[in-house]
Amino acid sequence: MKYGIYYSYWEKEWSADCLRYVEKVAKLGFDVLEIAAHHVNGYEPRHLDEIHRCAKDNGLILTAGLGPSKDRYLSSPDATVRAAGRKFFEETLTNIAKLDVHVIGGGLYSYWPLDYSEPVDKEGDRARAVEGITGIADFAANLGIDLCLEVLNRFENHILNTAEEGVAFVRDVGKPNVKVMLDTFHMNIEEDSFGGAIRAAGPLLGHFHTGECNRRVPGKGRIPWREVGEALREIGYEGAVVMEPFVKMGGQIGSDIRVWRDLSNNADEAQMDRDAKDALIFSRYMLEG
Ligand SMILES: O=C(CO)[C@H](O)[C@H](O)[C@H](O)CO
Ligand SMILES: [Mn+2]
Repeated sequence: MKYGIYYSYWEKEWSADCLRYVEKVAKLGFDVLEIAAHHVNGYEPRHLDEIHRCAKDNGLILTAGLGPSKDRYLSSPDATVRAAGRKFFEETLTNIAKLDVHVIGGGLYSYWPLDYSEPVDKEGDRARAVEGITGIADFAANLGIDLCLEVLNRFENHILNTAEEGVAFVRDVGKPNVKVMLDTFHMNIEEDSFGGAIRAAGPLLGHFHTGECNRRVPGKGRIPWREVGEALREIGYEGAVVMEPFVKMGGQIGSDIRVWRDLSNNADEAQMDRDAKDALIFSRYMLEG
């Protein structure tokens, strides 16, 4: 397994420039840096080259995370929004391919976070989501990219809340580069068993996020990491384990993630770095067995 971190740990905005995290994260000992794909289309070609080169020089693998926005996503009941979603995905996939990204994960099948002030049509949204993901899968495959559909908790989305629902969805799509993605934070809310959920995903598991129940770094909470590690090893998972901690308030990230208190013990950047490094050592120790 490869170990990574989402740079949103240090940031308040998804649009933050990921370049400054490439060297930092490599130096902390990570194999993988996850970058937000939300704004990659706004990067100049020169900047994409620079990020790509810097990742290569630092021996770092890049993965991408995405929560599509409500005005352009693949399963909207509105055909104009679906078309804008398709265009956005084509551009985004093309740009992340330039960074040698082979995995994109998140609620790709919907928009995020969901607006529950509107009526929920789970059946209709799911059917359109299967169609939308199926429609973009070959485009991603031609760029060598896996689409990893993140199973989210009920407060963030309604289509995929459990590993079982993720597996059924991925089977309905039936494309080899469309996979299930799990996240221990969401699993803690929705799954009866951590190990059971990972085993249910089995060979379809394409990407994995980690975080404690309150999204602090792994090792500072009560997720059963041994059980998680045993199950990941049992299914022969060889993908990335990317920690996705959120500990600071503010900005679009703080608002989307609903961070309303400081969970970092007022850590400065140096302390945040040490916490990330400790969490990496802890994760390797607990998950590798
Ligand atoms: O777990 C998540 C949201 O709660 C997601 O992984 C990301 O934060 C989202 O897709 C944005 O990249
Ligand atoms: Mn996640």
